[in-house]
Amino acid sequence: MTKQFKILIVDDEAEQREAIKIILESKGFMVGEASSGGEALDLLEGEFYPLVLCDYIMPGINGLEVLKRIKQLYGESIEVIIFTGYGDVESAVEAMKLGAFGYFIKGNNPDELLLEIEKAKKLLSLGKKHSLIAKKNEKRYLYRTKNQKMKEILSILEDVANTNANVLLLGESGVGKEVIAQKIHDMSDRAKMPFVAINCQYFSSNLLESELFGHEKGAFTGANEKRIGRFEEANGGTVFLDEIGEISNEIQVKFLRVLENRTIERLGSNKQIPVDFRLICATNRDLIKEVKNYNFREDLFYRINTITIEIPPLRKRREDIEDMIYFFMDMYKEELKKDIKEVDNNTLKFLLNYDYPGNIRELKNMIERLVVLSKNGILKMDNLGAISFPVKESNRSQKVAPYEKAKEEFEKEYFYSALKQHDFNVTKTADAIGISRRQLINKINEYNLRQEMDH
Ligand SMILES: Nc1ncnc2c1ncn2[C@@H]1O[C@H](COP(=O)(O)OP(=O)(O)OP(=O)(O)O)[C@@H](O)[C@H]1O
Repeated sequence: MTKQFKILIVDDEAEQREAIKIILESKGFMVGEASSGGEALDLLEGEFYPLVLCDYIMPGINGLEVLKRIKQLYGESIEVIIFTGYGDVESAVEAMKLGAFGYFIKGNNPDELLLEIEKAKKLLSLGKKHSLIAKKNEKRYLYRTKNQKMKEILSILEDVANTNANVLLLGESGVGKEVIAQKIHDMSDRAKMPFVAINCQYFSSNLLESELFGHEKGAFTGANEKRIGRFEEANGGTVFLDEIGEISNEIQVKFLRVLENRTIERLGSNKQIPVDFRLICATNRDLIKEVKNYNFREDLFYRINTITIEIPPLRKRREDIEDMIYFFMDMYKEELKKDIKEVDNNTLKFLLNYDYPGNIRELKNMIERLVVLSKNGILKMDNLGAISFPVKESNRSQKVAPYEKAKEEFEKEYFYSALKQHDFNVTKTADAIGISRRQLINKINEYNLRQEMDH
């Protein structure tokens, strides 16, 4: 099965984009569009296009800037061809000095453009160019671990990456399931193709269906244009379905069919389109229980869990917390251009002993906050807001409460004050403290905070 080559067209003129898109699609390319340089760079953050065709003159970020940013961020793993008018040839040559693969003069024979594209495609597929995206990810994530279970997981990943086995990732919210899915992709021979992540809980059932399968123009009210679904978009690469336990029964049936036949049908069409992707799913639900309760199809469950990997919560791999603290400290220090020298002793003690209900996400957010608010280059706990409760000397002589009780009291007060700080807006609070909305709602229910919120 041939993998479709993806090309991103960046042009502020919709007609121009459309004209090129028609030509490229007729040649079997999969085409994405961006109407500005900014939009293109945003798109590339989440989706991989090996080739970008970019207009030179655009309002806002011009083609040259887009080229520079792409080269800085993705180096040789993305090639750029610049479109230009006759008058701008000199600047186009300038662009080539900056690393553009080539340029195309608007109005010339489109065959010239197709020839350039074929050349770029060949170069990209030579295999000499390893994925710089994977390299970029290496810098953003810390995989080094002192924890035995995590070591085993990393070694399983190496064995699994280059197979096509479906992988099911289990673990609490924020433990890094998506990061692990991305790592599997980066280590696989699909690394140069797209990694498409979808969080199933963010979509209503109807929306999820059209998001995954795509739709034809007029398939339903509001479907004004044809849209390629995420399964098609991931062709040749990896699909990561987060919160798989949330999908409706109807989609489970359709999804099972995709896995069995390796084809999809866009909504509003009965044409079978072949798709080739590696599937990684994740959930923090107990899927076996969901199967027993008939909420999740047993046949689908056995399809998606060829390899199951359970990622431990951060509190069960405490030996990694210290390295993570310094890893995120360095990351934010660089990102925020702050001169950070050390972590204050009490703060370090607190960070090493805290339970992290929001796991790595929470630790990462805490360190970001500490770096942002740090003074004199020191990370200090006062800046942890709701969580700042230095050990009080006077408490030491008091009888210590049982752990569960103390934790309960702490959590109740913690979640209440965090909610209060954000005007009881659940989404904002969850974001700020680094846990999922669902987790926060569970805590609100667990501690009956709703009554207090209503007062
Ligand atoms: N090994 C790691 N190194 C650095 N950062 C990490 C690592 N693992 C996770 N993170 C960070 O923690 C946050 C949560 O990770 P991720 O989204 O992968 O978790 P998740 O288990 O998929 O969460 P959810 O179930 O809520 O979707 C992200 O910001 C991610 O960048």
